[in-house]
Amino acid sequence: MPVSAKICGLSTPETVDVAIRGGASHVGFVFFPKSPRDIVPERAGQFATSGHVGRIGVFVDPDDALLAHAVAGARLTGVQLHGDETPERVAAVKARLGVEVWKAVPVRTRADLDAAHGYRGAADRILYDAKTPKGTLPGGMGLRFDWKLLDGFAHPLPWALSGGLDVGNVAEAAGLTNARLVDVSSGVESAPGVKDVDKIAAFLQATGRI
Ligand SMILES: O=C(O)c1ccccc1N[C@@H]1O[C@H](COP(=O)(O)O)[C@@H](O)[C@H]1O
Repeated sequence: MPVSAKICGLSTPETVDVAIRGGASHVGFVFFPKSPRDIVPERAGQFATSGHVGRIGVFVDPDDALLAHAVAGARLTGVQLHGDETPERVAAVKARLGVEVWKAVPVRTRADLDAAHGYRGAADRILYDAKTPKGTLPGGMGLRFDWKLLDGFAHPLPWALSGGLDVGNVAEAAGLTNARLVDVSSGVESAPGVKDVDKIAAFLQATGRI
């Protein structure tokens, strides 16, 4: 089965287009003012995507007003909660919005994976990402975790792999973890927040070959 890819942190029509043409299954938009990829919902809403491509909004401990505004304005099909959202909060977001909900689980040690179990029945998908240093962004830092930690882990939900992926390591990462969906942001940039169309195309070609 081929590996699908989400290209995250997009903020221009050109980069959205190259992601779609390259076969991305999902595109991602970040709604977090501290991020260099932060975008206003109405701008993201102007970017055209094919019907089969998921439009995922990335949030960090958002309130209900931001979620509702972004889902409508950016025409999101799903939200990725990348903060300290509890299972109860994730379930409430899902019930309120009625869109797909992904929960990011930060990973440094094997014990960190256990948090995923708490989201069974609340989230639709777990996104394993590298735990970032305190005081930095909770994601989008280009940091990876030890992929071997996922070896033998009984995943409670559909899941995706993220954190420090790029064209040079995505095949190894997918091979080691058996991920069927990968998520990249920094690895397809020329500078923080600046997406590179050639890197996006190369990343998608690489995932297509796995
Ligand atoms: O991209 C961001 O700026 C961001 C901000 C806050 C939370 C999550 C963010 N991005 C997500 O982080 C992972 C990993 O990114 P990277 O490939 O290591 O740069 C990815 O899922 C992004 O969606």
